[in-house]
Amino acid sequence: MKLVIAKDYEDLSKQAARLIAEEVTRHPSTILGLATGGTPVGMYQELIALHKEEGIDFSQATSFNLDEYVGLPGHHPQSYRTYMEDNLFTHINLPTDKTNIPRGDAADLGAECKRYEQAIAASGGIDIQVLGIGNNGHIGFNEPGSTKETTTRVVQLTESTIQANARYFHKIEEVPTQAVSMGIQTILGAKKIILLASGKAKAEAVHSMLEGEMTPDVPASLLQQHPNVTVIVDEEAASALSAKTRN
Ligand SMILES: N[C@@H]1[C@@H](O)[C@H](O)[C@@H](COP(=O)(O)O)O[C@@H]1O
Repeated sequence: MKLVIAKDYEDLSKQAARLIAEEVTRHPSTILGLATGGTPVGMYQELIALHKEEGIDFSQATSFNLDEYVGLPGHHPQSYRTYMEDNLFTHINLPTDKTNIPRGDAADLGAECKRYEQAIAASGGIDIQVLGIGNNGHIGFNEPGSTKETTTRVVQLTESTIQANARYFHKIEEVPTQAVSMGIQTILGAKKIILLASGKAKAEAVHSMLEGEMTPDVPASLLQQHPNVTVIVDEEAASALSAKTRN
Protein backbone atom coordinates (compact mmCIF):
# COMPACT_ATOMS: atom_id res chain seq x y z
CA MET A 1 0.00 0.00 0.00
CA LYS A 2 1.25 3.48 -0.79
CA LEU A 3 1.47 5.76 2.25
CA VAL A 4 1.21 9.55 2.02
CA ILE A 5 1.75 11.54 5.22
CA ALA A 6 0.05 14.88 4.75
CA LYS A 7 1.06 18.02 6.68
CA ASP A 8 -2.35 18.39 8.27
CA TYR A 9 -6.05 17.73 7.69
CA GLU A 10 -6.35 20.45 5.06
CA ASP A 11 -3.43 19.04 3.09
CA LEU A 12 -4.89 15.50 3.41
CA SER A 13 -8.25 16.74 2.12
CA LYS A 14 -6.65 18.58 -0.81
CA GLN A 15 -4.50 15.62 -1.84
CA ALA A 16 -7.48 13.25 -1.72
CA ALA A 17 -9.67 15.64 -3.71
CA ARG A 18 -6.94 15.99 -6.35
CA LEU A 19 -6.85 12.21 -6.85
CA ILE A 20 -10.62 12.12 -7.38
CA ALA A 21 -10.59 15.17 -9.65
CA GLU A 22 -7.81 13.65 -11.78
CA GLU A 23 -9.80 10.44 -12.13
CA VAL A 24 -12.98 12.28 -13.17
CA THR A 25 -11.05 14.47 -15.62
CA ARG A 26 -9.25 11.54 -17.24
CA HIS A 27 -12.35 9.36 -17.30
CA PRO A 28 -15.57 11.44 -17.15
CA SER A 29 -17.86 8.42 -16.76
CA THR A 30 -15.95 7.29 -13.68
CA ILE A 31 -17.69 5.15 -11.08
CA LEU A 32 -16.93 6.71 -7.70
CA GLY A 33 -17.15 4.81 -4.43
CA LEU A 34 -17.92 7.29 -1.65
CA ALA A 35 -17.69 7.26 2.13
CA THR A 36 -19.27 9.15 5.02
CA GLY A 37 -18.01 10.00 8.50
CA GLY A 38 -16.19 13.12 9.65
CA THR A 39 -12.94 12.42 7.81
CA PRO A 40 -13.98 12.95 4.15
CA VAL A 41 -15.89 16.20 4.83
CA GLY A 42 -12.81 18.32 4.01
CA MET A 43 -12.20 16.34 0.82
CA TYR A 44 -15.79 16.97 -0.27
CA GLN A 45 -15.34 20.69 0.39
CA GLU A 46 -12.22 20.68 -1.79
CA LEU A 47 -14.08 18.81 -4.54
CA ILE A 48 -16.87 21.39 -4.43
CA ALA A 49 -14.24 24.14 -4.75
CA LEU A 50 -12.58 22.32 -7.67
CA HIS A 51 -15.99 21.99 -9.35
CA LYS A 52 -16.83 25.68 -8.86
CA GLU A 53 -13.40 27.16 -9.53
CA GLU A 54 -11.82 24.79 -12.03
CA GLY A 55 -14.95 23.37 -13.61
CA ILE A 56 -14.30 19.75 -12.63
CA ASP A 57 -17.28 18.09 -14.27
CA PHE A 58 -19.22 15.25 -12.63
CA SER A 59 -22.07 15.22 -15.14
CA GLN A 60 -21.15 11.82 -16.56
CA ALA A 61 -20.00 10.18 -13.33
CA THR A 62 -21.86 7.70 -11.13
CA SER A 63 -21.45 7.15 -7.40
CA PHE A 64 -22.01 4.27 -5.00
CA ASN A 65 -21.81 4.88 -1.26
CA LEU A 66 -20.41 2.28 1.08
CA ASP A 67 -23.24 2.02 3.53
CA GLU A 68 -26.46 3.25 5.14
CA TYR A 69 -28.09 2.81 8.53
CA VAL A 70 -30.89 0.25 8.73
CA GLY A 71 -34.24 1.83 9.51
CA LEU A 72 -33.45 5.39 8.43
CA PRO A 73 -35.29 6.65 5.36
CA GLY A 74 -33.16 8.70 2.96
CA HIS A 75 -34.67 11.98 4.15
CA HIS A 76 -33.84 11.32 7.84
CA PRO A 77 -31.43 14.03 9.07
CA GLN A 78 -28.85 11.44 10.17
CA SER A 79 -29.08 9.16 7.14
CA TYR A 80 -26.02 8.86 4.98
CA ARG A 81 -28.18 9.97 2.02
CA THR A 82 -28.77 13.29 3.83
CA TYR A 83 -25.06 13.52 4.70
CA MET A 84 -24.12 13.07 1.03
CA GLU A 85 -26.74 15.56 -0.20
CA ASP A 86 -25.54 18.17 2.32
CA ASN A 87 -21.79 17.62 2.00
CA LEU A 88 -21.48 17.00 -1.73
CA PHE A 89 -24.36 16.17 -4.04
CA THR A 90 -26.28 19.45 -3.90
CA HIS A 91 -23.07 21.42 -4.58
CA ILE A 92 -21.78 19.63 -7.70
CA ASN A 93 -23.28 18.50 -11.01
CA LEU A 94 -23.44 14.75 -10.35
CA PRO A 95 -26.95 13.80 -11.55
CA THR A 96 -29.12 12.64 -8.61
CA ASP A 97 -30.25 9.54 -10.48
CA LYS A 98 -26.59 8.47 -10.78
CA THR A 99 -26.01 8.63 -7.01
CA ASN A 100 -26.50 5.28 -5.31
CA ILE A 101 -26.79 4.64 -1.58
CA PRO A 102 -28.27 1.47 -0.10
CA ARG A 103 -31.89 1.88 1.07
CA GLY A 104 -31.75 1.35 4.82
CA ASP A 105 -35.54 1.45 4.99
CA ALA A 106 -36.16 -1.19 2.28
CA ALA A 107 -38.92 -3.61 3.25
CA ASP A 108 -36.81 -6.56 2.09
CA LEU A 109 -33.25 -5.79 3.13
CA GLY A 110 -31.88 -9.05 1.73
CA ALA A 111 -33.22 -8.15 -1.70
CA GLU A 112 -31.87 -4.61 -1.34
CA CYS A 113 -28.36 -5.94 -0.60
CA LYS A 114 -28.49 -8.16 -3.71
CA ARG A 115 -29.83 -5.33 -5.84
CA TYR A 116 -27.02 -3.02 -4.66
CA GLU A 117 -24.27 -5.55 -5.32
CA GLN A 118 -25.72 -6.22 -8.80
CA ALA A 119 -25.99 -2.51 -9.56
CA ILE A 120 -22.28 -2.05 -8.79
CA ALA A 121 -21.40 -5.00 -11.04
CA ALA A 122 -23.71 -3.77 -13.83
CA SER A 123 -22.01 -0.35 -13.78
CA GLY A 124 -18.72 -2.06 -14.65
CA GLY A 125 -17.36 -1.80 -11.11
CA ILE A 126 -16.00 1.00 -8.94
CA ASP A 127 -13.04 2.87 -10.42
CA ILE A 128 -11.96 4.71 -7.29
CA GLN A 129 -13.21 3.96 -3.78
CA VAL A 130 -12.82 6.41 -0.90
CA LEU A 131 -12.61 4.92 2.59
CA GLY A 132 -12.31 6.19 6.13
CA ILE A 133 -11.36 3.87 8.98
CA GLY A 134 -13.09 3.20 12.28
CA ASN A 135 -11.10 3.24 15.54
CA ASN A 136 -11.46 -0.55 15.59
CA GLY A 137 -10.18 -0.92 12.01
CA HIS A 138 -13.58 -1.15 10.32
CA ILE A 139 -14.07 0.01 6.73
CA GLY A 140 -17.54 0.91 5.51
CA PHE A 141 -19.45 -0.81 8.30
CA ASN A 142 -17.42 -4.00 8.04
CA GLU A 143 -16.76 -4.58 11.70
CA PRO A 144 -14.03 -6.88 13.11
CA GLY A 145 -14.75 -10.44 12.00
CA SER A 146 -15.70 -9.43 8.43
CA THR A 147 -13.98 -11.80 6.01
CA LYS A 148 -12.70 -11.07 2.52
CA GLU A 149 -15.60 -13.03 0.99
CA THR A 150 -18.27 -10.66 2.33
CA THR A 151 -20.50 -8.75 -0.07
CA THR A 152 -23.24 -6.14 0.54
CA ARG A 153 -25.24 -7.31 3.56
CA VAL A 154 -26.91 -6.29 6.79
CA VAL A 155 -24.34 -5.91 9.55
CA GLN A 156 -24.58 -5.49 13.31
CA LEU A 157 -22.72 -2.45 14.62
CA THR A 158 -20.35 -2.90 17.56
CA GLU A 159 -20.80 -0.97 20.78
CA SER A 160 -17.66 1.10 20.08
CA THR A 161 -18.93 2.09 16.61
CA ILE A 162 -22.34 3.02 18.03
CA GLN A 163 -20.59 5.17 20.64
CA ALA A 164 -18.28 6.78 18.06
CA ASN A 165 -21.22 7.65 15.81
CA ALA A 166 -23.49 8.83 18.67
CA ARG A 167 -22.09 12.36 18.22
CA TYR A 168 -24.33 12.80 15.20
CA PHE A 169 -27.52 11.86 17.09
CA HIS A 170 -29.37 13.54 19.99
CA LYS A 171 -28.85 10.52 22.21
CA ILE A 172 -27.11 7.17 21.91
CA GLU A 173 -30.42 5.25 21.94
CA GLU A 174 -31.22 6.84 18.57
CA VAL A 175 -28.15 5.37 16.83
CA PRO A 176 -29.25 2.44 14.64
CA THR A 177 -27.68 -0.85 15.68
CA GLN A 178 -27.54 -2.24 12.14
CA ALA A 179 -26.47 -1.03 8.73
CA VAL A 180 -26.41 -2.16 5.12
CA SER A 181 -22.77 -2.17 4.06
CA MET A 182 -20.75 -3.13 1.02
CA GLY A 183 -18.63 -6.13 1.98
CA ILE A 184 -14.86 -6.52 1.95
CA GLN A 185 -15.08 -8.36 -1.37
CA THR A 186 -17.12 -5.49 -2.81
CA ILE A 187 -14.52 -2.96 -1.65
CA LEU A 188 -11.58 -5.06 -2.88
CA GLY A 189 -13.31 -5.14 -6.29
CA ALA A 190 -12.62 -1.40 -6.76
CA LYS A 191 -9.80 -0.66 -9.21
CA LYS A 192 -8.24 1.97 -6.93
CA ILE A 193 -8.73 2.71 -3.25
CA ILE A 194 -7.93 5.85 -1.25
CA LEU A 195 -8.14 5.51 2.53
CA LEU A 196 -8.12 8.64 4.68
CA ALA A 197 -7.31 8.84 8.39
CA SER A 198 -6.88 11.89 10.57
CA GLY A 199 -6.16 12.37 14.26
CA LYS A 200 -4.60 10.50 17.17
CA ALA A 201 -7.67 8.28 17.72
CA LYS A 202 -6.91 6.55 14.39
CA ALA A 203 -3.18 5.95 15.03
CA GLU A 204 -3.58 2.42 16.39
CA ALA A 205 -5.96 1.34 13.62
CA VAL A 206 -3.60 2.80 10.97
CA HIS A 207 -0.68 0.92 12.54
CA SER A 208 -2.60 -2.39 12.52
CA MET A 209 -3.81 -1.84 8.95
CA LEU A 210 -0.34 -1.16 7.54
CA GLU A 211 2.01 -3.04 9.85
CA GLY A 212 -0.13 -5.79 11.36
CA GLU A 213 -1.01 -9.17 9.90
CA MET A 214 -3.87 -9.48 7.43
CA THR A 215 -6.82 -10.51 9.54
CA PRO A 216 -10.60 -10.10 9.59
CA ASP A 217 -10.10 -8.87 13.19
CA VAL A 218 -8.82 -5.64 11.60
CA PRO A 219 -10.90 -5.43 8.41
CA ALA A 220 -8.76 -2.59 6.97
CA SER A 221 -5.70 -4.91 7.05
CA LEU A 222 -7.39 -6.97 4.31
CA LEU A 223 -6.63 -4.06 1.96
CA GLN A 224 -2.99 -5.22 1.99
CA GLN A 225 -3.90 -7.71 -0.73
CA HIS A 226 -5.22 -4.98 -3.06
CA PRO A 227 -2.76 -3.82 -5.76
CA ASN A 228 -3.67 -0.11 -5.77
CA VAL A 229 -4.31 1.45 -2.37
CA THR A 230 -3.20 4.95 -1.35
CA VAL A 231 -3.43 5.66 2.37
CA ILE A 232 -3.42 9.39 3.14
CA VAL A 233 -2.95 10.25 6.80
CA ASP A 234 -2.00 13.29 8.85
CA GLU A 235 0.89 13.31 11.35
CA GLU A 236 -1.30 12.29 14.29
CA ALA A 237 -2.81 9.33 12.50
CA ALA A 238 0.72 8.31 11.44
CA SER A 239 2.11 8.60 14.97
CA ALA A 240 2.13 4.85 15.77
CA LEU A 241 3.95 3.85 12.56
CA SER A 242 7.54 2.65 12.53
CA ALA A 243 10.24 4.75 10.87
CA LYS A 244 10.56 2.06 8.19
CA THR A 245 6.90 2.35 7.14
CA ARG A 246 7.02 6.15 7.24
CA ASN A 247 9.94 6.29 4.79
N1 LIG B 1 -19.50 3.89 8.28
C1 LIG B 1 -18.62 4.95 8.62
C2 LIG B 1 -17.23 4.64 8.08
O1 LIG B 1 -17.29 4.62 6.66
C3 LIG B 1 -16.25 5.68 8.57
O2 LIG B 1 -14.98 5.44 8.02
C4 LIG B 1 -16.17 5.63 10.08
C5 LIG B 1 -15.16 6.61 10.67
O3 LIG B 1 -15.71 7.87 10.75
P1 LIG B 1 -14.95 9.20 11.05
O4 LIG B 1 -14.32 9.60 9.78
O5 LIG B 1 -16.02 10.15 11.51
O6 LIG B 1 -13.95 8.90 12.11
O7 LIG B 1 -17.46 5.97 10.56
C6 LIG B 1 -18.57 5.21 10.12
O8 LIG B 1 -18.57 4.05 10.87
